[in-house]
Amino acid sequence: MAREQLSEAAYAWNGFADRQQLAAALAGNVVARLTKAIAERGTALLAVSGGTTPAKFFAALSSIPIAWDKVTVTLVDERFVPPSSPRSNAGLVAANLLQNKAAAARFVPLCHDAASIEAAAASGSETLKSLAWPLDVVVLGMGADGHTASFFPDAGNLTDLLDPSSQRIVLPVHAQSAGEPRLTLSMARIVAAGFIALHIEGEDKRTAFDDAMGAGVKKPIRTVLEAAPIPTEVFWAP
Ligand SMILES: O=C(O)[C@H](O)[C@@H](O)[C@H](O)[C@H](O)COP(=O)(O)O
Repeated sequence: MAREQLSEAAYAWNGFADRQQLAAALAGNVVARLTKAIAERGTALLAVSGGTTPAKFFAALSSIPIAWDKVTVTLVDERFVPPSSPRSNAGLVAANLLQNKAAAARFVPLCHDAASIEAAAASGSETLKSLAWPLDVVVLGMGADGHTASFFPDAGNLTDLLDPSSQRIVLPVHAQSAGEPRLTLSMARIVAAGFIALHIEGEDKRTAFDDAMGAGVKKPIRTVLEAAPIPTEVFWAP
């Protein structure tokens, strides 16, 4: 019921019986968009999220034969940790997505060796500036607190992170609830994507999504869905 409270234009709900079926369907949607982008402009730009949800999706996506050598993969956000850390999203992508057919893709991380998260954000922005923006595909996750990317509700610079007119590419995030300092694409870069998917699994995330779409304090995920000029495709399985 709560889902109707947000204008239907903001998102489309795609529910699946199980996580494997979701992974196959989401991978199919993503490769269709990447293939279209390659046909139209000779290249495709994909940004993916980290965390514990995407592994099955990454495995399904990595096995589909498209012109991966024309695809650039980057991250929606990253923890300020070395790539060798089990917390690293770059490590997660290397181990699960940049395998099989997708091993031919180019990967551009957000994080570089830097003395501070602010310096890392500046060098990340410098590196990503030359990519073929806008994103063709972005795949978001969501936390139970309604964060997406690293737009944590308790982030000190949340207003900057969610500024729809921001010209910034990569921003630093300090949020108690984040676990460690983060780097994130700005909301402005995310909502400009040609295809926006939100990948969530489990009853807890469905409840959290419904709550975020209902009345009450606006969570970052709702701000993103409302700021996007196109509907976000929500992919959910129990
Ligand atoms: O670096 C990260 O953690 C992600 O990019 C983040 O935005 C994630 O999508 C949500 O926190 C959900 O994480 P889970 O998939 O682990 O629930």
